[in-house]
Amino acid sequence: MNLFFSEENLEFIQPDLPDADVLYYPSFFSEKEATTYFKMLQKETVWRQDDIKLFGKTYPQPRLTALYGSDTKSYSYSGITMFPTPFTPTLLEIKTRIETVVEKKFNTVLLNLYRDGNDSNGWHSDDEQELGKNPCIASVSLGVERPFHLKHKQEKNLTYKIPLSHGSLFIMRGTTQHFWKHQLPKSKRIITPRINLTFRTLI
Ligand SMILES: O=C(O)CCC(=O)C(=O)O
Ligand SMILES: [Fe+2]
Repeated sequence: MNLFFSEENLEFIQPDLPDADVLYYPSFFSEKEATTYFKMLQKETVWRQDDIKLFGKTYPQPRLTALYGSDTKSYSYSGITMFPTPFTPTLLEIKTRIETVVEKKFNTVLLNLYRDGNDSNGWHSDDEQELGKNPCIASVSLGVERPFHLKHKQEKNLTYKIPLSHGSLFIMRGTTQHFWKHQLPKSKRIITPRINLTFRTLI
C-alpha cells in the first residue's frame, strides 16, 4: 500500500494490484461539502429504476440510476440503453473538481442511488465499447460507507476490498477493466442511502 499527496495536497493511496491502475482519495471532498452534494443530488436527480435481463428473465435493477452528459450519445449496458440529460450546475461543479485532479475531461456521469443495503451492483467490468480501450472511470461516493470489491478475471485468488467513504474518490484506469471485475455487494445491516457518481468519457 502506498500513500501519497497530490499537487493539491490531497491524500491518496495507490494499491499495488497486478494489471490494474487504481487510486483512492479518502477525503476528496470535505465532510461538509460531501453532505451538501449528497442532499442536492438526492433531491435534484431524476432517478429511475430500469429492468435488467439476466439469463432470459427480467428483474428490476437493485438500485436507482440516472445518466447526465454533455452530448446526446447513448450508453448501453446489461441490455439497457440510456440517453443522457444535460449536466446540471451541481454535476458540472463536481466534474470540474475531479478533472483538475485526474487531469482528464469527462463527458458523462452515471449516478447510482443505493437506497439501503439491499441495493447493490453485481460483478461487472466497465468495458463497453463506447468507453474506448483503456477507460478512466472516476467514482465519487456520498452517503453511507459501503465496501467495494475487485477481483481478477484470471487469477481467481486475487481480490481487493476497500470501504468507500463519504466524500471519497476512487479512480480505475489503464488496463483495470480488461483484467478485473468489481461489485458493490449487498450489506444487510445498512439502512441509509449512498449515492455514487461515475464520471466516464463516451467516445
Ligand atoms: O457504486 C459503486 O461504487 C460502483 C458503481 C459501478 O461500478 C458502476 O456504476 O459501474
Ligand atoms: Fe462499474
